[in-house]
This record gives sequence, structure tokens and C-alpha cells, in this order.
Amino acid sequence: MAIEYLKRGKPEADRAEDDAKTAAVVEATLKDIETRGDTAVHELAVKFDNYDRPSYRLSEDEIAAIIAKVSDQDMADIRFAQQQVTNFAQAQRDSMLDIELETLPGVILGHKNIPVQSVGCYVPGGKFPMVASAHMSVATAKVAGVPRIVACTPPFNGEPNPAVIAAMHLGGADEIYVLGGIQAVGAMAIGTETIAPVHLLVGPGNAFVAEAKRQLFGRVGIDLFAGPTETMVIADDTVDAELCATDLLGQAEHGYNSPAVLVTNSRVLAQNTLSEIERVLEILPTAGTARVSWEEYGEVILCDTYDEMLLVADDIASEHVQVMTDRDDWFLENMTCYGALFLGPRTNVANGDKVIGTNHTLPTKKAGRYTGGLWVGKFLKTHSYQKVTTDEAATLIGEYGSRLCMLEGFVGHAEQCNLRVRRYGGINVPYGKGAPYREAAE
Ligand SMILES: NC(=O)c1ccc[n+]([C@@H]2O[C@H](COP(=O)([O-])OP(=O)(O)OC[C@H]3O[C@@H](n4cnc5c(N)ncnc54)[C@H](O)[C@@H]3O)[C@@H](O)[C@H]2O)c1
Ligand SMILES: [Zn+2]
Repeated sequence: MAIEYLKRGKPEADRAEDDAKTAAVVEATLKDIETRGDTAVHELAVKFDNYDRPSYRLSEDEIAAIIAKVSDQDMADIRFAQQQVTNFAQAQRDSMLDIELETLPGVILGHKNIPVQSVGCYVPGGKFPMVASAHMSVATAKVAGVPRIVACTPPFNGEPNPAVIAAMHLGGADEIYVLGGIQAVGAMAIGTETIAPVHLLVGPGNAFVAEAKRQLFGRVGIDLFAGPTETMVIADDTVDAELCATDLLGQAEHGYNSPAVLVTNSRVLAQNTLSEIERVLEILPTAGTARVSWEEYGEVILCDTYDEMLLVADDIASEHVQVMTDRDDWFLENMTCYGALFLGPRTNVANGDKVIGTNHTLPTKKAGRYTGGLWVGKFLKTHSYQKVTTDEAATLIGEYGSRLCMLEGFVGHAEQCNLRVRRYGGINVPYGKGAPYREAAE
């Protein structure tokens, strides 16, 4: 292995220390919401977002007045994006089948997919009003058939962002609150005097939001760990530094802590990308955030071979992975850990995140090792059921069940089986004993 770092990000230990600080703030804040409900939520909204309202829920009239501020072109664009997201989500929904089959004569097993009954969708909006996140959470929940969809987003420049509210409303949100951060996810999951708690929290957010969801998991479900955006570009000398630099900075601009990593087997491309990034940072209006992310978290990793590039990429398990090589489909076939793949120079993460139709709420901090992104399936619960329809099946399964319960020492369990064997099979199994062995029929 010859892997060389031409640029490295913050050491792991420093990142862990940042995480620990965030976790402590989140823990105290959630406790406050738990004990003081609406009063705490109100104080937190004033403290973190300088936003003071008697109620943070938007009324129907307010929603209509806010949406009226969105231009026709913006409404059309939002509708187009939402249609793409909905179309793909519907196709994914259609791929999930309820099943029922006879596994043995008289033994019917099945599963059915049931929508989660209430969902809290977080739509980020601290630095940028993330209109697209409303499609990803709200519109996808609607496709799944979730009956109660609650949506929260922080105020942007001191007021609800019209395009975000429009996207939430068009997507099918039943309740909209102008709340951000820990107070938003805390209120939705824990509930307050005025907000009924939800069963599942979904949506991306900054480190506070992602950590709050993590701490609330168990009490409610969460979709996945979707924190600060990460991006990786896997490139060889089939592409140039302008493409690589643009794609790295295009996601580093999200905030001060968005890792952007180039993995390449071309030293020339690596060096040219490093200087191109410096050039672009001089002119990019969002360089204020992008530069900090690049300096603290940016990495350039030079490998000898494609196999090494694959290994490095799987190990990092980045949220967005843009592949621009002479063998993009080879990466599609072989990569195992990532949020989503963007294959070839004609696609890009921004198209993918805003409009193309796949879900942009994706796993960060290596969560791509155990989950993909948000999708319609995350709003559905797959529940099994069983029926035994004949006396013969009740007897046969009951006899096995009886003996297997006794193998574990569970007499009460065995008796559930024995009762069926006696009643439906006419075989007298003494209390506290397993069913007798039968001669194998064939
Ligand atoms: N993983 C994904 O799928 C994905 C997708 C889109 C966006 N994102 C990420 O979402 C994030 C959006 O972040 P954002 O900050 O712009 O908006 P946000 O809505 O996630 O967070 C804003 C809220 O953070 C809270 N906050 C800010 N500073 C705080 C502090 N010091 N203590 C406690 N709470 C505080 C405030 O309440 C504020 O309302 C970015 O990091 C972006 O990369 C991730
Ligand atoms: Zn992005």
C-alpha cells in the first residue's frame, strides 16, 4: 500500500472532543425541555434564534400569507423537484411487497408494511434555508402514507423562510412549527403542553440536531445519523482540477465542519486541485464557511491503484461520493460503505441533493457502514404475523415447540404448546414435560 496524504484534516481526537462538547449541551437542553415543556422551548428559541412568538406553530392563514410571497417561478421549481422525489419514492414504495406464504401445510406466515403513525421532519435552516430537505422528509413521508406529519424549521433572517414553508406545505405537512435545533427535535420527540409527541424523527441538521436525534433514539425512532455534510471525490486523470475543486468546495460551503476529501491516483490532478481550490476560495462568496471547512477538514489522498482508492473510500464511508474515473461502474459494483454515489462527470452532488429525485438525507460520520440514506422504507414498519389453520399443523408445530421450550427450561412456554397438542392432536403431554418423540414419518 502506498497511500500518501497531500493534505490532512483535524486529528480524530480533536473531532471526538468537539463531539463530546456538543453531546453535553444537547443532554442538558433535552432535560430542560423534558421538565419545563413549552416554557423551555420558548426560551431556547429566543436564546439560539432570537425568535419570540407566543406560539411557534403557523396557522393556516399564516401559511397562506407566507406562501403568497413565493414567486411563480420558484413555486414551479419546487413542484418540479418534489415531483422527481415523489416519483422515485413511489417506485421504491412499490418495490416493497407485503408477503404471505404457506411454509408448511397449514402454516401461514406473512409480513405487512405499516406506515409509522406520526413523524417529525426537521428541515435545516440556520445558515441556508434548505428547501430541498422538506421534499426529502415531508413528501417522502406522504408517499409512505404517514397520517400525521409534523415539520419544523428555524427562522431564517428572523422569520419563516417562504420557500421552505411552501415546500413543507406542498409536501403534505399537517403541522408546521418555526423552531430550530435541539428545541425543535426535542419538542417533537418529547412533546410539550401544545405539541403532541411523534413516533419517529427524520431529517438532517447540524451537529446539535444530529446529536439530539441520537440521544432521543429509543424514546422515538430516528431515520439515521445525518449530521454535517461530507463529500468525497474519487477521480483519476480523466477529469480536471476545475471539476474536482468545484465539487469539493460546493459541499464544504455547508458550514464550518464539512469534510471534503479527494481520493485520486494522479499526483498531477491532486496538486492542480489543491491550487485550484485556493483560486476558487478567493472568489467564492461563501468562502467564509467553505475555507474553514477545507482548512480544518479537507483531505487529499493519493493512492497508487484503483483497489487502494476503493479501500480508502470504503473506510471513510463519506456521505456523498462523486466518482469520475475511467471505471465508474466498477466503483458502483464494488463500493460497500457510503451515503450515495454520484457517477460520472455529468452528475454532481448538488443536482442529486436538490432536484434529481434520490433522497439527500444521508448518513454521516461513517454511518454509511450500517445504513443507507432516508427513503420511503424508513417510514414503514415491517411487521410479521402467523396463522395455523389445521389441527395437523397445530399438532406438528406444537410438538416441536414443546420440546424446544423444555430444552431451554421454559415450562410455561412448553405448556402453551402442550395445550394445543392435547386439544388439536389428541396427544396427552403431561404437565411439565416436553412432547414425546414421534417416529420420523418418512
Ligand atoms: N447529512 C445530510 O443528509 C445533510 C443534508 C443537508 C444538510 N446537512 C447539514 O445540515 C446542517 C445545517 O446546519 P445549520 O446550522 O445551517 O442549520 P440547522 O437548522 O441544522 O441548525 C440551526 C439551529 O441550530 C441551533 N444552534 C446553533 N448554534 C447552537 C449552539 N451553539 N448551541 C445549541 N444550539 C445551537 C439553533 O437552534 C438553530 O436553530 C449543515 O451542517 C449541513 O451540512 C446534512
Ligand atoms: Zn449540499
